[in-house]
Parts: sequence; structure tokens; C-alpha cells
Amino acid sequence: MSVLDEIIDGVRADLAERQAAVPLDQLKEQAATLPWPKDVVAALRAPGVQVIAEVKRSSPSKGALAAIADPAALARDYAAGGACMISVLTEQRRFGGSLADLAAVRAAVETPLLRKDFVVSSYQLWEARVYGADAVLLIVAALSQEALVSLVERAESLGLTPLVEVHTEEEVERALDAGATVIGVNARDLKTLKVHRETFARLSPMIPDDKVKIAESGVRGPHDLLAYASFGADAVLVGESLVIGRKPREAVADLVTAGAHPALRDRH
Ligand SMILES: O=C(O)c1ccccc1NCC(=O)[C@H](O)[C@H](O)COP(=O)(O)O
Repeated sequence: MSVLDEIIDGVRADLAERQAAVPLDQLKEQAATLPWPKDVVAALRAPGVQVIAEVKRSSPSKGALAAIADPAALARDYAAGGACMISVLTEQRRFGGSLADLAAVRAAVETPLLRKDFVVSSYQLWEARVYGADAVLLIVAALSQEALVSLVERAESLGLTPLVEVHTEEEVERALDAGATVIGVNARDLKTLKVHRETFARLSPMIPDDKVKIAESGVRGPHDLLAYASFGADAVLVGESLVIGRKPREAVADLVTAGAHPALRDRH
């Protein structure tokens, strides 16, 4: 069984427990009382290369990364550093995240939030909405095309921006066919869990310029942001290097400064 299959088995088991505890109608009632999600596409399309900073405690590839006792404090640091969006991992078993983290971060910052999880059901979209997300990750490799199309449509109908994640040429085609506006190329191979930064350079030309292109994984500092930018990234998604460093605000600010270089601001 692949790592992705193992993760998704766990996600489905945890999801079944939450669905048994909280009926969908209850989530819908709560969602109706909340403000409409923020305009994530506008935030990602701001001039320069934008930074999405991730709250990530652990990962299948590296194990424990950082305890993050106070995700709200980390999120405030990310926002102060200039992150355009904060990604909150809510998968529990392998990443140590939770919906409580998402709610805590929502209460702490005005910055748009991405629910980063392994979404397989529209129930998780309603959860994302209720716990304060503005965007949701949809991983093409984890979904049939029918499910992907349906989740893209449902997310948009709830005001959530789907960030559709791809790893291969075929998955780019599937993301485009599904109507994705925001496409993330994840450099982490889901079979080996190794990061191949050149994946973005290979797949980026397949993605039309009217889409938002996000380079995910493997950003160790400004030099990696600039390398992804040279192949057309509008934004980078950064986790590990921010949570293992001692100064997350400064680390985000360094990336934001690199992304705001005049040559990058004037690209479009
Ligand atoms: O991080 C992992 O090991 C991983 C394994 C399997 C599926 C997804 C995984 N990571 C999720 C992510 O996409 C990253 O957290 C995100 O792109 C940030 O990457 P990094 O800056 O390299 O932590």
C-alpha cells in the first residue's frame, strides 16, 4: 500500500467518527452564520511572488519537526512576516494537525487560511468553512476525476478556493479539465517522499498563465523561491524550513522580500 493510500485510510476512519458525532446539517447551520471566505485568488495574484506559510508539526517524510504548542502565535508571526496565506495542516495521524489548530489560527489572524488535508468528501469542505478556512487543498492523486470535479464545484459554491495539487503531466491535465484556477505543483514525490524541485520547471509550462501557479515543498530559503519564480511561480508554499527555524517571522519576511524584487513585481 502506498503512503498516500495509508494516509487516506486513516483520514476516512477519522472522518467517519466526526460525521457520526456532528451531522452535516449542523455544520451547514453553523456555516450560514459565518462571513463569506476571503478572496484568495486576489491575494495570490498580488504583484511579486507570494508566500504561503505552513503550520506543520510532523510529516511522513521527516517525522516530528516542531512541537508548535501555540499555532496561533506561529500564525501571528507568519502574518507579521508578510505571508499572503497561512496553510494549516489538519490531518492528525501523520502531520499532527487538527481542526482545533485551524480554529485557533482563524481567531488569531485576518490572513487567508488554507485547510491542508486529504479531502475525499464534501463533508470536509463544510468543516473547512466552519473552522475558518478560505481555501482547501484537493490532491488530484487522491481523487477520481468525478470526485475532483464535484469537490472543485462544491468548494467554489461554498466560497472556498480549491488549490488543486498535481505531481505529474497527467494530473495537470486533470486539474485543468476540472476547472481549477489555482494549481499547486508539489515537488514531493508521493511514492518516495523525496523532493524533486525540477518537477515545477517541468510542469509549469503546461499551466496557462491565467491560472495561479504555486510551487509546493522544498523551499529552504530565498534562493529556492527565486528558482521557482524563474519558472513562473506566482507563490510558494513553505512548511518545514519555517517550523524548524527559530525565527519564523524573519524567515517569512526574507522570503517575502525576495519575492517582492522589482523584476518579479513587474512580471505580469
Ligand atoms: O511532507 C510530507 O512528508 C508529505 C508526505 C506525503 C504527502 C504530503 C506531504 N507533505 C505535505 C506538503 O505538501 C508540504 O507540507 C508542503 O508542500 C510544504 O513542504 P515543505 O516546505 O517541504 O515542508
